[in-house]
Amino acid sequence: MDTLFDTPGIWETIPAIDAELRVMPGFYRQPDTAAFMQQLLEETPWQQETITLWGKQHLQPRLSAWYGDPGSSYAYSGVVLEPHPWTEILQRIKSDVEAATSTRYNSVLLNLYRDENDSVGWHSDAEPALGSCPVIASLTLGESRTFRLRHKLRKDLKPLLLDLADGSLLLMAGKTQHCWQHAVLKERAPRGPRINLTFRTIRT
Ligand SMILES: O=C(O)CCC(=O)C(=O)O
Ligand SMILES: [Fe+2]
Repeated sequence: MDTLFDTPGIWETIPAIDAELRVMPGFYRQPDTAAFMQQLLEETPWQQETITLWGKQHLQPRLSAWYGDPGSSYAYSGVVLEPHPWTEILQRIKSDVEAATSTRYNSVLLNLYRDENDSVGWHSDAEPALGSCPVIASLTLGESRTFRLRHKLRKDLKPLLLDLADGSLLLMAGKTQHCWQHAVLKERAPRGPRINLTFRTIRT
């Protein structure tokens, strides 16, 4: 029966207008996911960044860390993140994600949602340095949270809700960042920690 659980994950296409979305549940499984989670919790230099929105400073309601090739620095909302050099575990995850998505990445943003009060507000990853149709691969470890997507213009389209569970890999491509925003909002029910890794390609 063990072999059942060793089969590689299968891509599920999420049908959506103006977006290219695929999810692979079980891209990684226990006990790998728990080991990755623990190692990343311990070895990552987590920071709570300050962002400037409309001239006001805010502490982001989550911790983050930016890793990448030298030169892949990343600027958003008044923060410039210089990448930390790749670690062994992140290099390993990166090459697995590259193989599964047939895409190369030169950077990864790690987010740690410590509990149900941590969140990321509505945004799209549409910085010029990401290019016009970026491919972004997003790995979830730990507690599952609801990943929401809403179309920027088509108010007639329902928001999409994806339950990103431990070990799942989400791929966003095509016009997704152009036409949709996404968010992971605060929740009422208690939640344990979740780490999300978004692999990206910064044009340098
Ligand atoms: O935590 C997530 O699933 C999404 C994170 C995200 O949207 C981002 O880092 O840009
Ligand atoms: Fe994002």
